[in-house]
Amino acid sequence: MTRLGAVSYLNTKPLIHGLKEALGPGDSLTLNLPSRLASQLRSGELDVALIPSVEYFRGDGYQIVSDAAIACRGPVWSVRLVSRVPVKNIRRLALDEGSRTSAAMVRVLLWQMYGLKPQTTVLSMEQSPESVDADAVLIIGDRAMHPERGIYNEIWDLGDRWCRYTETPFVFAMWVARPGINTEGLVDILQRCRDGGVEAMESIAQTHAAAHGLTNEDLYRYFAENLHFQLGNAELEGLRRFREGCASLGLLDTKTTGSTQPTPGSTQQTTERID
Ligand SMILES: C=C(O[C@@H]1C=C(C(=O)O)C=C[C@H]1O)C(=O)O
Repeated sequence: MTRLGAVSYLNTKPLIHGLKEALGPGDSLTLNLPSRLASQLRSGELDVALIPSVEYFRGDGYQIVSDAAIACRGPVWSVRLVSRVPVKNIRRLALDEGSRTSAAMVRVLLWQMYGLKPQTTVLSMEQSPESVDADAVLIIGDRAMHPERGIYNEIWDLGDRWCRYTETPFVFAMWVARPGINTEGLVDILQRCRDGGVEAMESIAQTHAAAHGLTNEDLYRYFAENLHFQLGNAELEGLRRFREGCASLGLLDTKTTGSTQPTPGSTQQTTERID
């Protein structure tokens, strides 16, 4: 019996295509905000979850279960910094409650690009980015796709900024198991669902687009052009770079001991250690 958790945003639909049906009878799949998935995996409420990459660095004995992931190699569209002031003048920054990784990534970029360490506060799920008292707001997921017009001085697509600044892809989330979980069998299921989801992106887009105020073509392009669903060598390099940036800012409070070594009996592990 394995309890899985996946991100509740549109970005995850191709990764969980057919997943419920592919799991065993005692297994479960729940959807939640990335930050909540991270807490649930840590507390043992979940066994395997699609967690923010920074939480993998912070975890103890965590293992990456699959090469299926949420990443980008350029503009991502759904992760934005909306700023009322020129970005180099940001002093107070509100961070989307749903985020852990982009919350760390924006701090790394502001530090590395401008030497900024803004005071941070939380933007709750109930609050609108326009209502919060801060110079700038990090927003992620579906609500970041259409920021309000006419309010901001600068809007950054953070996927684009990261990729251009570091010349590496950015990995937002990956499937991670907590220690002691037997992931044999799951590796293959997660990869097959991702492969099937990538094949079916057009019909997945048709199913979900209108409910989110998008055209089928827009959502298809988001899946096909903005997002990247595979952890390859370039993505692993991006993760290394991100971990260094987080570590140098003290954003990894527990010593990083995450391992991507295969679990006993797993023959399909395609990722390597990230350190
Ligand atoms: C691309 C995205 O990546 C997400 C951002 C995350 C974060 O900032 O912690 C975690 C998981 C991903 O779902 C998005 O939310 O749009």
